[in-house]
Amino acid sequence: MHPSYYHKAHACIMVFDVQRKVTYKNLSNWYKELREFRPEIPCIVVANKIDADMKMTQKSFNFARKFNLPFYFVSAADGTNVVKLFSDAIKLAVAYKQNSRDFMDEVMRELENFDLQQKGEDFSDKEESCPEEKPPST
Ligand SMILES: Nc1nc2c(ncn2[C@@H]2O[C@H](COP(=O)(O)OP(=O)(O)OP(=O)(O)O)[C@@H](O)[C@H]2O)c(=O)[nH]1
Repeated sequence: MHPSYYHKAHACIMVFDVQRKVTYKNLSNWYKELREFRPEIPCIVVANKIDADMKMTQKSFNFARKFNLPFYFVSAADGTNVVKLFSDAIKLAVAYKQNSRDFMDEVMRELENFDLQQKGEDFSDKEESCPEEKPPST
C-alpha cells in the first residue's frame, strides 16, 4: 500500500474474510508494513462475514493474540459489532493522538498547535482593525 495511506493514521483496522483463508494469512504482511510506517498506533483485528458462517466464531484465530491486539467478530452485512468496532477504534485513536510519544506525532502536534495559535492571532488582529459599526445616521 502506498505510504501516504499510513501518514497521520492514529489507528488501524485490519479486516480479514472468514470465508477466504488467504486474507487471514495475509494479515502478517499487512501488519509488518503498518509497523514500518506507524510503529505504535493502535491496531484492531477484525474477522468479517460471520453472518455467512457462524461456526467461525467458535474458532480461535491466533494472529491477534500473538501480537496482543484487540479482536472482533463482525458482519458488515447484518451490522454485528460494526458500531462497537468503530467507536472503540475512534476512542483508541483519540487517546493515542493525545498521548503519543512517537517523534513524528510530536512534531505533527507541535505544527498543529502552532497553526492554531497563528489562526488565533490572525483572528484577534482582524478584530482590532475592524472598524466599529456606526448606527445609521437619520
Ligand atoms: N455475507 C457477507 N458478505 C459481505 C460482508 N462484507 C462484505 N461482503 C461482501 O463481500 C464482497 C466484497 O466486499 P467489498 O466491500 O468489495 O470488500 P473488499 O475488501 O473491497 O473486497 P475485495 O476487493 O474482494 O477484497 C461484496 O460482495 C460484499 O457484499 C459481510 O459481512 N457478510
